[in-house]
Amino acid sequence: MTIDFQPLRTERLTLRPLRAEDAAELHRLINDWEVVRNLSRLPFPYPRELADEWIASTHKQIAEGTAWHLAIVGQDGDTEVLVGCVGLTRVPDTRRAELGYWVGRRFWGHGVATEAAGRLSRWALANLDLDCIFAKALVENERSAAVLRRVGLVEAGRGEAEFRARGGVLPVLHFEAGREDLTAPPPLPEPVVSTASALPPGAKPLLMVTACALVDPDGRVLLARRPEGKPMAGLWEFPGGKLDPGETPEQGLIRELKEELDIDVSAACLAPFTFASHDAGAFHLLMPLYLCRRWEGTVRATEGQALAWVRPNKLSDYAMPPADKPLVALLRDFL
Ligand SMILES: Nc1nc2c([nH]c(=O)n2[C@H]2C[C@H](O)[C@@H](COP(=O)(O)OP(=O)(O)OP(=O)(O)O)O2)c(=O)[nH]1
Repeated sequence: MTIDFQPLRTERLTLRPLRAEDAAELHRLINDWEVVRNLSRLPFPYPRELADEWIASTHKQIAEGTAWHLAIVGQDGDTEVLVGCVGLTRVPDTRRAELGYWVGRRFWGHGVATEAAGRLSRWALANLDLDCIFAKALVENERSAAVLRRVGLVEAGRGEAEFRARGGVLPVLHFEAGREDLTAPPPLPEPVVSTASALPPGAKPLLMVTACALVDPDGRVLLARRPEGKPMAGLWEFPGGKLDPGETPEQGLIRELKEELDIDVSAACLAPFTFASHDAGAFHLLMPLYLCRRWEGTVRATEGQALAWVRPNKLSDYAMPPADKPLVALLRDFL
């Protein structure tokens, strides 16, 4: 089976689908009481054939979109070294997925689990339709709880879970994180109408963003997905962006539409529609939304962002920033 999954890279590691030829090394690393004793579903001793079966099952899960279990590999000169595994399993029919990981004992103490689990979680929130990552750690396993906290998950209560290798039920801590816990904090807005130095105490800077609902001849609206690394990664938004100093909203939008979608729009084709005025925490967002039905060129994602042409009555199926919610309702009624 060929798996359509681009490896995820971190500073030191690569997360890639497991391969049949990883089985022997994977078995050597995981058939270790110190590793298995902390993992809920695995038996001990861990039979060699289970490694083959499990690797094959992870390929099927990635293809079906039900779970993403990946090898964590490092580099020793030119040689790739299997270090452990990290995975996310989606809870069927929800926007939640459970995070799990293990690292071979000789690689402990180097921050591998934090680096791998953080990367997979942030990738997942940006690229899969998920809103929440959760995990559990044995109460006695402080090392794992520390990993989850460093990744950005927060404690969400206690419970119990079955640990197969231990032959029974043990107390666990539950952890979870939403998008705002795991994606980059909002950058301090640069182009502001009122500058920070001129602000009275307690006032927030105003961030001017310009955005557009492109409407195609079928009446569908274009949404773009915020990529990994940006605040609110994974949410769908109207194309657009922050104004550069000195730009009018129309000029900024024409520039953004060229940069992000490679289309040419004239100011005459930008019809003012409505605006968002939203308290975004560190700043206040003011975002005029234009409607545009005519442009030149073919829409393409120049920055690798996912795009979707969406029927107005389906817009609410897409998770969007809070500022956009009132705009979606108005757009649905208008189109
Ligand atoms: N483009 C756009 N931005 C939105 C929408 N809703 C919403 O809250 N925003 C917010 C998210 C960000 O705080 C801000 C846009 O800033 P950004 O950093 O994504 O814009 P940009 O394209 O200029 O990004 P960059 O060049 O600085 O990377 O506006 C929307 O529908 N479209």
